[in-house]
Amino acid sequence: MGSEAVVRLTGVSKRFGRVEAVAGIDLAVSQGERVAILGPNGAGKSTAISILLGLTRPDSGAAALYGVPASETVRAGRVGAMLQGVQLPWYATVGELIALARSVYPRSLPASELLRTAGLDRLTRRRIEKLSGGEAQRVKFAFALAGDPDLLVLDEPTAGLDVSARVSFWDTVGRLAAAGRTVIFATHYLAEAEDFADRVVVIARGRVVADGTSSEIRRAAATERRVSFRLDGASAAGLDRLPGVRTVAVRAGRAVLTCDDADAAVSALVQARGQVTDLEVTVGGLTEAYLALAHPAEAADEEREP
Ligand SMILES: Nc1ncnc2c1ncn2[C@@H]1O[C@H](COP(=O)(O)OP(=O)(O)OP(=O)(O)O)[C@@H](O)[C@H]1O
Repeated sequence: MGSEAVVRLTGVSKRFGRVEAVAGIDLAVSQGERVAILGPNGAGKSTAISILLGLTRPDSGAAALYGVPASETVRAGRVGAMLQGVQLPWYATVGELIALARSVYPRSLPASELLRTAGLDRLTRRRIEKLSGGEAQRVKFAFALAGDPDLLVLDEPTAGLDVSARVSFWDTVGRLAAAGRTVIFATHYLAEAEDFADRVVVIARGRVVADGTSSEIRRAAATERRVSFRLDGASAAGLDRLPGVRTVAVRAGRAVLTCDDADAAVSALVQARGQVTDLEVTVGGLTEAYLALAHPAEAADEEREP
């Protein structure tokens, strides 16, 4: 496909009171890509998705889908979404809800195809209140598919599903993606991202801390460290050229270096500057995000940045 991005977030930020939920995210996704958004609880994934869909207005920045403001594309029925926290009306039957979902789109999938794809063909007369959690997820999935969308946006779509339901869910999404659809999904499961996505975007504290294939990110997370020290009025110029250093930022009078090789960076730093004050070496944002995904309880104990 051409280079025009299907999804483009440009410098989007969103604050809720004191919480900076999204702190300047840029993201461009091309047609047909399968993108996983990974990140620990509270990282800003759902807020970024809500902005991407035009449901939440960012404080700054913009969201475009297919080159126009997100809300226009959503209104035109080109986007199907599965969001967290959506309640289905308990008194309706599956069949009634599917009819409703189809009725809102100018071009909807035939009911039989929709029911089959979502695995609901034997449940059409069942009331929502009688469905299992996994079956209710399938109804939400059917809602996302009803308009035969070009872009599927799924926020933790397999939360609460057992292993076999997950496998069959991703099989179905895989078939839909193979037909050329773009799929963006948020997840806490590293394995899902690795198995299904061709690109993984890791978000931590409202920022994109890594963007690449899952193996690139796994490698980077294993070695990334943050080296910081007090500048005491000295310039940060040239620090980005030190060996092992990937990025340089200055915060509150400190230089903060993100390093692929902290040992090499620190040796070179001491050699170049002679003396370095109040030196700190900590795990970087990506490693921290990864730890939080792989070992949620341990990461929760880690100190959080203000
Ligand atoms: N409407 C809101 N009002 C106040 N705070 C909010 C609101 N929505 C999100 N937040 C806060 O913004 C931060 C990011 O939340 P968000 O739901 O985007 O994270 P997430 O990465 O999707 O988390 P999870 O994996 O737990 O679903 C959190 O601290 C959350 O409490």
